[in-house]
Amino acid sequence: MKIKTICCIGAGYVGGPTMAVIAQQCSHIKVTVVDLNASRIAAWNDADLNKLPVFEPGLDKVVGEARGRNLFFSTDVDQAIDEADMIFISVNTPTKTYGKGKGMAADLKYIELCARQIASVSKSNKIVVEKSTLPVRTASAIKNILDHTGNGVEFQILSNPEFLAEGTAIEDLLSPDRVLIGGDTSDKGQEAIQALVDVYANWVPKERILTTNVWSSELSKLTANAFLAQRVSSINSISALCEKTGADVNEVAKAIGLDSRIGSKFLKSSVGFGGSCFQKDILNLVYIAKTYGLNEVADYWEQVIIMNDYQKNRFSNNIVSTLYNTVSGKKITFLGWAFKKDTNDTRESAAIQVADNLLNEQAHIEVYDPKVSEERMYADLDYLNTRTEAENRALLKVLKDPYQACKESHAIAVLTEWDEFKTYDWQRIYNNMLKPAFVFDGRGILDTKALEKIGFVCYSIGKGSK
Ligand SMILES: NC(=O)C1=CN([C@@H]2O[C@H](COP(=O)(O)OP(=O)(O)OC[C@H]3O[C@@H](n4cnc5c(N)ncnc54)[C@H](O)[C@@H]3O)[C@@H](O)[C@H]2O)C=CC1
Ligand SMILES: O=C(O)[C@H]1O[C@H](OP(=O)(O)OP(=O)(O)OC[C@H]2O[C@@H](n3ccc(=O)[nH]c3=O)[C@H](O)[C@@H]2O)[C@H](O)[C@@H](O)[C@@H]1O
Repeated sequence: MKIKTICCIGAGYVGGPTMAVIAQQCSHIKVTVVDLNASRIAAWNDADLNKLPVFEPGLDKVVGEARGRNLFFSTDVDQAIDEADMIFISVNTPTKTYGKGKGMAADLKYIELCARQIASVSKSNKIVVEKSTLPVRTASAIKNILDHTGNGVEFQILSNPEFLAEGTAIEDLLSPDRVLIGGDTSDKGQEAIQALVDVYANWVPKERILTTNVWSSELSKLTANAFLAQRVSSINSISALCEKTGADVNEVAKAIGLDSRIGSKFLKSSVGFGGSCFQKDILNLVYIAKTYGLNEVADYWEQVIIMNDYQKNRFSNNIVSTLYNTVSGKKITFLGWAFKKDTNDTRESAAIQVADNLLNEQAHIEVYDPKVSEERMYADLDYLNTRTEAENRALLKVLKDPYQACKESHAIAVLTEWDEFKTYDWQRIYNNMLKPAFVFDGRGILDTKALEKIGFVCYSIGKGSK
């Protein structure tokens, strides 16, 4: 079967960039990305490519090339489903905030809504692709809903999890380490797998396209994120030990990373991992293990989250204790709010927890982030419900100029590893700060030796005192 028309439900951080790349690479396929959120779709259609709802290096170029040719963004979900041979479901699957599994399980209500809509609209056979990250065995629930329409339409369900990382989404999509496609072992299942393999084979070398059974594919996605997050928590646990012993976590990471069995990636110690997925996916894994009675497995993975919370709290506690055990009324500057550089995404960013902790200590915070909007930062804080919206706005200010944000500050905390922070005129910043001028580098990106020469008192994650 040759795919001519694709629909993707969900125009978010995954649906938008993923479909833009498929459309760019497969000019013979019509790709329509649909979403209930009309303002998001309007932004995807904005003539000004700087106003796309997702900031990703290179995304503007890809969208600019394909949009209007064979890439379309629309709110007409029914029409796009009706027209499509293949439908990707790329909606959000957040942690449940209510009922059974609250705070752990994935909330699959958006997935189920999509399945029901596909079931009610479809008049011809379709391949339905799970692009969202889902608990293992979700495909059987989707199949159940789709197969009970009684209108004779046949559906094949595939799992095709996405491994892109934000900030490098376009690079990752154009040159993925692997593409994973899971499907049914029946002949029709294998045909469906082949149809999706053929889409990717337009630009991905065949040996990087891996096909498995559907459960392996679903579980591989949760496992990949769990392993990646585990590496960050592992090195962060060692960073605490480094600070006590005089070892340097960067040196330790380099020394162990040169062992080819360990590898050098994902060993950068930080103020804690953030992002929309690591925490939610591990919690989901923990929940699944518990539901199968595998309590030791659940406890093992939960420790990755416990260590991450510890790392965020350790960072803010260290600021308070270093500033003579009180930050009440003191101005602390945050450089960065995004969960990593080169993205405007702030979901689960460590900055939010660190800010909340310091605001509890009555600090005054001024934030500068090159890509995150003021509304986003307040929304992140308000969501925690720790204090009133008015208090959040009184205690935390958002500035557009980093030098202004650092002016008359007691301390600077680096929360995101934006490259531009390394290029600032740190002498100028020092001159305008209160003394002693403290810098807490939560990302280990600044040249602390040079800063100390200027006169700063520096703390860098995982670097012990000499
Ligand atoms: N953000 C990331 O870097 C990655 C995310 N994932 C997974 O991909 C999935 C999507 O993630 P994001 O794109 O970040 O989420 P997102 O929240 O940015 O986008 C999801 C979109 O789906 C739309 N939506 C929800 N229900 C809908 C419905 N019934 N009909 C039409 N539109 C609907 C929402 O309005 C929203 O715009 C999640 O399962 C996530 O775990 C996987 C890999 C990377
Ligand atoms: O499922 C997802 O959503 C995605 O989650 C991560 O991608 P992402 O969260 O976008 O970004 P990462 O580069 O993985 O960073 C996650 C967090 O870990 C932190 N991190 C990462 C690496 C490291 O060495 N140290 C470290 O602290 C980052 O600063 C960031 O806060 C995975 O890398 C992707 O493969 C996956 O598709």
